[in-house]
Amino acid sequence: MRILHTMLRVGNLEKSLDFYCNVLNMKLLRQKDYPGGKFTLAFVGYRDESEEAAIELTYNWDTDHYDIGTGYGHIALGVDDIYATCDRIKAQGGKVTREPGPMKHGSTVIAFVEDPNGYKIELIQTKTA
Ligand SMILES: C[C@@H](O)C(=O)SC[C@H](NC(=O)CC[C@H](N)C(=O)O)C(=O)NCC(=O)O
Ligand code: NI
Repeated sequence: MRILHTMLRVGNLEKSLDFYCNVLNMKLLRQKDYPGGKFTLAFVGYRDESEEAAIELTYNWDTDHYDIGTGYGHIALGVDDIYATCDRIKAQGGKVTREPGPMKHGSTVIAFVEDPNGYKIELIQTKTA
């Protein structure tokens, strides 16, 4: 078995694709409209789905906002240089909600950014300096 994707419902697909593709530098792997169900699915990620899990952005045509609630935590991305990445995200107008640094109660260097829907994306420093 392997993880194929994580699905997030988004209120604005254009803004969400702009964030995941132009700010987080993911590729739009595939997109399809389902007129019968009045929704669109857009899969984004860094590698082909045969190699790596993707994020499935689900846009319901009649819904422009979701309450995320208290259960959702984050999706984590590994980055080579978390400080430079956060600076670039801020320069592009992205929202860094937790500046990079060692996590509380631990040593892993993390940061949090927020997507246009309010979902938290964790950045984790994966290269040791
Ligand atoms: C290791 C990395 O993938 C993490 O996600 S740890 C981040 C850390 N998580 C928690 O503290 C979980 C418990 C918390 N009570 C919760 O329910 O979220 C975290 O969020 N640290 C915050 C920080 O600023 O370091
Ligand atoms: Ni995490």
